Amino acid sequence: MDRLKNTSQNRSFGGWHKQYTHASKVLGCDMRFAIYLPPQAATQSVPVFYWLSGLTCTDENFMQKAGAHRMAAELGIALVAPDTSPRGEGVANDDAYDLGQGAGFYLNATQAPWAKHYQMEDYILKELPDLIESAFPVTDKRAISGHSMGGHGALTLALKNPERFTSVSAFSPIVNPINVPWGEKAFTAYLGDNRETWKAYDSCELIAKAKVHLPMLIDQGEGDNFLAEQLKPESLVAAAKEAGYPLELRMQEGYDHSYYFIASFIDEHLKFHQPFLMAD
Ligand SMILES: N[C@@H](CCC(=O)N[C@@H](CSC=O)C(=O)NCC(=O)O)C(=O)O
Repeated sequence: MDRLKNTSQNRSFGGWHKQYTHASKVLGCDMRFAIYLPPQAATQSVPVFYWLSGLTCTDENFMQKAGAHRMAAELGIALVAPDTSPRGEGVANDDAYDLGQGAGFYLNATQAPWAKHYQMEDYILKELPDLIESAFPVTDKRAISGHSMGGHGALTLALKNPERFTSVSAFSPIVNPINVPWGEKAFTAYLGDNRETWKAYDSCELIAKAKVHLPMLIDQGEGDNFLAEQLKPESLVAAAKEAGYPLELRMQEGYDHSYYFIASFIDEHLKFHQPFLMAD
């Protein structure tokens, strides 16, 4: 517990929203995350829904804008929202919004100057859950979800590590980063010029090889201004169909890329995950 420092707490729907900082060994910097503990956590261990946010976000975007606390309290699910990259003065950065701090892409960078701190895959997969499960009244049942860059993170982590998660969902995910501008820019910087190495972080590539099928739900707004150039969910649907991987993609008329979209459907995502999180 002494590794964790509580920096804020607010009562919410009978439970608690809290922010913490801790020294991350994996990332080599101080990190902040937020946790929502539902009322049930006062008397029993509850399962955890991990939320990975998109470009430019911190732990606060989801906790403040998604409106997820009410349903998490009703269902007895803890919410954990990490930051989207390593942070700090000594951490490499870029002036652009889609590279560097706030844009970690949930991968382990191999290239200088990024590799020293940008090890978000290991952080999200192991260091953070270990910390959460040792410090809070939670079980080791984990669902994962996210938005845009975070949807990419949720899908790739779950596809590569199905034993770690009960289920996966995403809002407007970047499903084929190796073939879209956001991904090409970030992967060139973090992983280098060899495009073969990029495939380890591409949902379309990973779903084709997946041996274990997790319950998977994706919501995508039809009015999303990033849909045609950056997101291309039809590529994942085609790869899933080819591989026989069951995937539900729901195209939602008129919705854009914002947290208004996420807030509109987050309850359905929590209800989607709940039976898998609660199963023995
Ligand atoms: N140019 C914009 C882009 C930032 C943006 O739209 N970020 C999204 C995620 S996009 C994919 O990962 C987001 O969630 N923003 C935070 C929010 O609270 O809406 C810009 O720099 O604003």
